[in-house]
Amino acid sequence: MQLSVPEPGPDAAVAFVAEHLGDLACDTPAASGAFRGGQTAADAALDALDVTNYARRRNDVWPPERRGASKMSPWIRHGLLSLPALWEHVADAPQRDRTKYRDELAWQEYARHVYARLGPALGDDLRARPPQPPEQWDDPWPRDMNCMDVNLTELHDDGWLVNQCRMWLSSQWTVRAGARWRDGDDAFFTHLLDGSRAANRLGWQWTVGSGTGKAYGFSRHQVEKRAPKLCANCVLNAACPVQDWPPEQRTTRLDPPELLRSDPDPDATGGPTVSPENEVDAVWLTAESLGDDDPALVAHPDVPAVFVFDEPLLRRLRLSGKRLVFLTETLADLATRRPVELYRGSVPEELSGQGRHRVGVTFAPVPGFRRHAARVEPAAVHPWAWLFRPRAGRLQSYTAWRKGMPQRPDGVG
Ligand SMILES: Cc1cc2nc3c(=O)[nH]c(=O)nc-3n(C[C@H](O)[C@H](O)[C@H](O)COP(=O)(O)OP(=O)(O)OC[C@H]3O[C@@H](n4cnc5c(N)ncnc54)[C@H](O)[C@@H]3O)c2cc1C
Repeated sequence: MQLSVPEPGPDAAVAFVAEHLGDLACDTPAASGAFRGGQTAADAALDALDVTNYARRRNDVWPPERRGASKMSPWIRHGLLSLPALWEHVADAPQRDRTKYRDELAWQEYARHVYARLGPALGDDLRARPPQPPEQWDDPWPRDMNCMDVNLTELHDDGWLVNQCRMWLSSQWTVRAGARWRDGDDAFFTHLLDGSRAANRLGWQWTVGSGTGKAYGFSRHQVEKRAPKLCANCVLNAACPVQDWPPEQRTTRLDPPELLRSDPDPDATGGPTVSPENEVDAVWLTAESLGDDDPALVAHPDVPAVFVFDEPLLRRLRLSGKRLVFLTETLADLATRRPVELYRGSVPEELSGQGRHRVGVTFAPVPGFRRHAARVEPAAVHPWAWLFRPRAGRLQSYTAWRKGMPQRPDGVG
């Protein structure tokens, strides 16, 4: 079903989502209180990005003015800002901040490599079972704990959290409260504007210990250090349930999947390396790559860009309306610069239903792309903008992976 493209801006996007996609969302559609979708907003954020003091302040949580986090992640997630572009952007930053920031960009790349190679198996415990606390909590994220309440409010209103708070919430959920990490990962994924299976699952696996064998413990100590006001204003200040370290932090080791050790087909994992010259009737946009620099958009400037809101997928995921509004704002912004067509339905059916038999697309290193592409059979698949081209080597840890990559990224000119 074709949908008319809304005017740019959050109000029109909210109205669009309420009218056309509201039944697929888990809440009443609203715009994020903190982020605007679209290349225009992404470019403005990049222009203003100065990472001076990032290394010292990245983990600060409260008050928000003290935070050193760059808040680029929603645009990175949807390919509006590429990792190579950010790597270059911080070239003149103070050495310590530049190194730390580039290290975090490399973490994002590492997550993409792991997901590209493992696919849905990233949802299984990779190297250990998480700790089992002596008692399960009825509610893993009790709202009467101010450190939970404030962060859950930010997650639900803005669709974003400081990395430190993601670690608190995920550790609290599984290591302390004994809840299944996959359910917590879904609770994040529902709301995070940057929510990706790659970074979200890797983040959870890392925190709860299933990814490394060592769990991250959460206690009042971190809150006092990074956000002291939260404890001062908490009704449980004198009876804090996380006053001490979690009673059990031991994990149970597992044999890691063979694919973590090596990749029998790194070329398939990484996708094509050169752009084909084939003619196409349309560019099929995926949620992984919605930027003006999307290689397929650049290669085919004269054909419409087509985006399908994947109804079966969205019905299953039941995302927050904020995520759909962010996507809609992004597409409406793109439509101010070139023709865009929007559809709701099954991706292969909507694309073929328009008589678009020759589509161009940018490779995306996620299982959903492979699944759809097998049916769509694009006429031209363009290369993904890797920071480091995937290789066959070890992925067991970030450090092992980084050692197998060149010092200077492949994707930076
Ligand atoms: C439990 C958990 C879940 C997470 N879920 C996601 C997710 O769904 N999507 C996502 O992009 N990141 C996720 N992260 C990683 C990280 O928390 C976010 O990327 C970061 O908080 C985004 O804010 P920022 O742009 O201000 O980051 P900054 O600190 O300014 O870093 C700049 C960029 O580096 C990358 N980056 C930073 N830290 C990490 C990291 N630990 N892992 C991977 N990439 C990183 C991101 O692309 C980020 O935008 C998760 C971390 C944890 C512990």
